[in-house]
Amino acid sequence: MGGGGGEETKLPRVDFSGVDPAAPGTGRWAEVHAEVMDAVTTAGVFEAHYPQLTPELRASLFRDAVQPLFSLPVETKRRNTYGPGKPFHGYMGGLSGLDSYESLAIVDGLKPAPVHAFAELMWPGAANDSFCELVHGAAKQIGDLEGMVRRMILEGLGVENHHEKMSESTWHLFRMAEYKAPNSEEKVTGYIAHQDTNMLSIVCENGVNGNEMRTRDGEWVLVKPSPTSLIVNVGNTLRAWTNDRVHAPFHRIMVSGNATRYTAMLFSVPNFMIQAPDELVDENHPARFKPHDNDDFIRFCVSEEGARHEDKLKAFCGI
Ligand SMILES: O=C(O)CCC(=O)C(=O)O
Ligand SMILES: [Fe+2]
Repeated sequence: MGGGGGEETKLPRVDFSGVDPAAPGTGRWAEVHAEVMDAVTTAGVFEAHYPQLTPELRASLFRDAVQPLFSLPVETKRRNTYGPGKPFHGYMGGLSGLDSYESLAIVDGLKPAPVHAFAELMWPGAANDSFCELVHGAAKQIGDLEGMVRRMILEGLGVENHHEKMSESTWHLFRMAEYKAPNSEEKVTGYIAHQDTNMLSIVCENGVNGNEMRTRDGEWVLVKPSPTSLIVNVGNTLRAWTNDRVHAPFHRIMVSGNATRYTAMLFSVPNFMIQAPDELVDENHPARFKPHDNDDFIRFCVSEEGARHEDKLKAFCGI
């Protein structure tokens, strides 16, 4: 495999069927937990087999909610904004060099009211119950997975005592993206290579692949999740909070062919200062990052200065 990449590979695959978010530690939890720890400390990404998000709901989410949303006029989609100075919070499109990419995002997408408010903004005065049910239903299922994975990671690092407090001050961004089919065999960039600037990211695809992950050896590999799988990856925020115990992989979206790629994603975002807990800092693991506000880190990532650095977290707050 060469650096030009996009070769297929198998990511670690973790089977979450029957794992109950409401009953941590029971059933297959321990076995799944070990696989999650292995994946996040090595590749930083895995495929989660998660039939709790049913194939019917997935299909309907893309067909009846996500696709109609992207068919709206761009002026309408641009109403999806949460004000200035909040990169990644709302509509993204018309980005230089990313002709095929557009996305919309709901802040606090796990809660019904923000989903309703978003739908009302897109289709004022229209019936939008079915859109809301689909989006909220899918977000809720994906949110359960996010909570389980995050809890397992904290358990694996021996800091599960922080989980509840962390969850209380974590919010979720639900983003829907479209990568228009380029109608060519030539691959085009749907989204440039980056590390995520949040805790955990979970991606649900519509069956059209395009997510390429950079392995620790520097090779780009195409992720081909099964139709019942979601892609879970670690972001730089969790890497910082764990004092560098987990890996935040670079990834990019490359699209080709005649099918449009749609994704629905959930990002967990902190509302607290990012500082590794004392338990994760010792002689063998000296503090790697200064305590910081994640919003400041995000602003750095999108700044001119940030653009000059590959490892933006280290450049921003590395010790
Ligand atoms: O749409 C996707 O497949 C993932 C996009 C992504 O990596 C991101 O929005 O951070
Ligand atoms: Fe990403």
